[in-house]
Amino acid sequence: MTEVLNATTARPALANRNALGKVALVPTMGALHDGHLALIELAKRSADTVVVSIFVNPLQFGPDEDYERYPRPFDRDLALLEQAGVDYCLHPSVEEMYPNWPATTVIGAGEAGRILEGEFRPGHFDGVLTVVAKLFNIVRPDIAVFGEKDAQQLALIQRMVRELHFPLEILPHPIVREADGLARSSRNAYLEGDDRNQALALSRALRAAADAALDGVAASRTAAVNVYETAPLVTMDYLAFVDRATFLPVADDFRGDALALTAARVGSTRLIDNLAVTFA
Ligand SMILES: Nc1ncnc2c1ncn2[C@@H]1O[C@H](COP(=O)(O)OP(=O)(O)OP(=O)(O)O)[C@@H](O)[C@H]1O
Ligand SMILES: CC(C)(CO)[C@@H](O)C(=O)[O-]
Ligand code: BAL
Repeated sequence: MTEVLNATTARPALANRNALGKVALVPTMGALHDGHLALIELAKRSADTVVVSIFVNPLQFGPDEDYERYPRPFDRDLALLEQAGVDYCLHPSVEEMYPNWPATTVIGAGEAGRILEGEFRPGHFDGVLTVVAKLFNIVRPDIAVFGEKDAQQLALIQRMVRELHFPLEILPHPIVREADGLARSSRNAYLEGDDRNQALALSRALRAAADAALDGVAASRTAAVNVYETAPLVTMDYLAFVDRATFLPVADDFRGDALALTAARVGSTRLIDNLAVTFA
């Protein structure tokens, strides 16, 4: 039985740490898919008690983004959590999380928070870090699981945990993909008709970049951009290579392990993806 909690009932329900043992939190925005379920399985293997939060966080959406349209199939999500054997679902309301709209926020400072997603979604990571810090304080988990699909988010959360001394461990989970390579995402539900097929441009562009990496950064970029040019319904927002340690873009003569990241719009749907790339 999955017990549904809000931000107020979570405190007493999660108070008895001896009874709960090791607690893992899996933060989500709901509309659960196999990617989320894989994170939940990792949480179950790593802890005694699993809490999954479902909260579509208004603070991380820009004014022209899909906050209103974002799918909220709560009954279906709860049934999936029950099936997965999740102990608690934290499902707070916006009023409870932001009674006065926040006066206190966590700022995703530093260049790594302003580039890529931070450039295309100004303020996005301030919203993410603020809500994640709140969720950590409400649940007080020993472990929190995040997906590598949102690689920049993961890197900034790891940094926040380190720099603000949150007493917990972040467990990353690799990207879960459809059979044809498309990274699973709640927003894939928006893709209709030809959009679904053309959305493969993201994973194929990253694959092409990785395959061309022996010839260096510029060759990889060209290979990826060439793939995008075969998909007329897709508009690339960025294709970048970052150093895995600093999350900052690599120079053209970079040698070693990097992460290729991309974001693109397929019609009105915005998707992201990433892949490890080694420049020899
Ligand atoms: N395909 C995936 N593989 C691994 N982790 C994933 C995948 N999709 C989502 N996650 C992770 O699940 C957590 C919750 O993400 P979220 O609820 O935003 O789902 P999403 O599918 O990424 O949705 P969206 O379409 O809004 O980006 C995040 O840590 C995210 O990285
Ligand atoms: C971490 C998160 C749940 C914060 O709202 C969200 O950004 C997400 O689903 O990746
Ligand atoms: N998966 C990251 C949440 C967002 O796109 O706002």
